[in-house]
Amino acid sequence: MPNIIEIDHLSKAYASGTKALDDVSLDIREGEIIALLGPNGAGKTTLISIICGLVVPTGGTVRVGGFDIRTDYRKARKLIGLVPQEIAIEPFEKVANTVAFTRGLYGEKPDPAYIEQVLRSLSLWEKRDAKTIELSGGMKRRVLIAKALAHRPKVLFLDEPTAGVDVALRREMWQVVRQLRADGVTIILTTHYLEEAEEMADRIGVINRGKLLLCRDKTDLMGEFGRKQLTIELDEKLDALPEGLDPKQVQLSGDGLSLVYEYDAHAERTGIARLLGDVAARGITVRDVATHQSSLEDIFLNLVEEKA
Ligand SMILES: Nc1ncnc2c1ncn2[C@@H]1O[C@H](COP(=O)(O)OP(=O)(O)OP(=O)(O)O)[C@@H](O)[C@H]1O
Repeated sequence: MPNIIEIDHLSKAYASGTKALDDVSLDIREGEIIALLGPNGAGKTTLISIICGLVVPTGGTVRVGGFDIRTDYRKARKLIGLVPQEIAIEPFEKVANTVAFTRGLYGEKPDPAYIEQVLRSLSLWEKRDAKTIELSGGMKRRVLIAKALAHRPKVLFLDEPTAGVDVALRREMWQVVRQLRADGVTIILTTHYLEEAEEMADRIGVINRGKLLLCRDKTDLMGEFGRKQLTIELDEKLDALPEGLDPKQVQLSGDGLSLVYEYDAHAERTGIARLLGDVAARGITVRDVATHQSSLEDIFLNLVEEKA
């Protein structure tokens, strides 16, 4: 897939002296969903704001659809839709009107058929004549997406789309985002919910202190950094790790009732068969075994701590 966004050596130092972005380079491919993860103040919103032309960078360049966001601002901006974190919509305006109005702001001719398509795809068509104040929180968020899509952008930025919403609504938003991707929109979302990145993204970028620590295919990332753990539950309590088992590899749990072994799930030999053989050879009876794969949360915390 060709690149829709090219970020090259981007930096931003605010007047206060805060270095919010430090030499960030990233190419975003057409049609992918990228999740940007990072702790508070990492620089995610600054990055999005620069791409959308709301903040001026102090160094580097960004091209959207080949257009430089500074020298070709209008053309670049037309390709972008931004769904802000805060719900800010005209309370007494009708749903269809507020979406059509936003389209006009981009200098686009009215296109009722397209607005209908957007509203239908977001399940808002039935509510087209309702005032936005009468809508539920989930519907209001969908109106924000409809507004961001009104001028038919190729890229959609979602800044923490599910911050503070309940589980059911979060799932509904995920469904909407998947549908948008299926319709060919490239999506960049920021989130604090690792579960959301794990669920949604094709690629995951981790930002910390203005630096892009990595941006990797989600499956590769989980595979490479994700360690697996094998827990062997014992029938009888042990006082110490049995002789002959390597304490660097195997640990006895605090209650003495299980052995915990960490291994690389992708290694040619995981060492599990040998370990189980060693345990049996010592006359230890096994009650149960369980494996656990480290989640994105473990991976993320390890990364951020390591680089800090
Ligand atoms: N307008 C501004 N003026 C000065 N400093 C700013 C400004 N906006 C952001 N910063 C600082 O830049 C750094 C990055 O902030 P940014 O909002 O980009 O982070 P973030 O990753 O989006 O954080 P969060 O997850 O909390 O939204 C922070 O130290 C922040 O205080």
